[in-house]
Amino acid sequence: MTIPPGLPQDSALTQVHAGGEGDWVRYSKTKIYTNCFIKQDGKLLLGYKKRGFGKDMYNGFGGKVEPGESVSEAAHRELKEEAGIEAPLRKCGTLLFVVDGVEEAFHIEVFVADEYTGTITESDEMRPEWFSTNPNGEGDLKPIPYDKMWADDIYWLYILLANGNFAGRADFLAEENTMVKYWFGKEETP
Ligand SMILES: CNc1ncnc2c1ncn2[C@@H]1O[C@H](COP(=O)(O)OP(=O)(O)OP(=O)(O)O)[C@@H](O)[C@H]1O
Repeated sequence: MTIPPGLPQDSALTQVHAGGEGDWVRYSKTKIYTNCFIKQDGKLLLGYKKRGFGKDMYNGFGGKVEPGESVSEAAHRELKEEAGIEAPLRKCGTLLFVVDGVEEAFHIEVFVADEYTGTITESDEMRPEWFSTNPNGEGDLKPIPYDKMWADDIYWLYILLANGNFAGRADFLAEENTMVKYWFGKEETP
């Protein structure tokens, strides 16, 4: 399978996972979102989404890029709004999701930081929680709860944890956490 439509075609991406059947779904509009992860000493900070899209699942902190705002500004703003913290965010990935029945495709810029300042604070939207990056958990920390996350996350989060860059696309069924077709690639570092 080649790099799917909607992802940068000229990059140094090497396929790491691909699957599903049929053609990529056509879409006419995209909306840009951010998604931010804080990782530190074998731990990953996730948020339990209390309302809205992705409710009752764990995810990074993020949301829509507002008019007049850069993607990086939006990433910092959402991290502050949803987790109460500031961090030196680095862009590490681009994701495209087409969800059956949702008019605008999700274009998500993924950011990561290894440190943060401020006090991690629960918001109306997210309840922050640390997880262990060890698949068996560590001490009081549970392992990353992939069964309570978007189905795509397991295909790229390990690349983020290893300080790599990635891009991917997945077409989802309406109102279900099921990927019909997907492709994920890792950027080769020279
Ligand atoms: C389908 N597979 C997916 N896999 C991983 N992450 C996904 C995702 N699909 C959406 N996301 C993330 O979900 C958040 C939605 O943001 P969402 O709460 O709707 O935006 P925003 O905070 O602006 O909304 P309010 O207007 O405040 O309700 C945002 O971080 C976005 O990156």
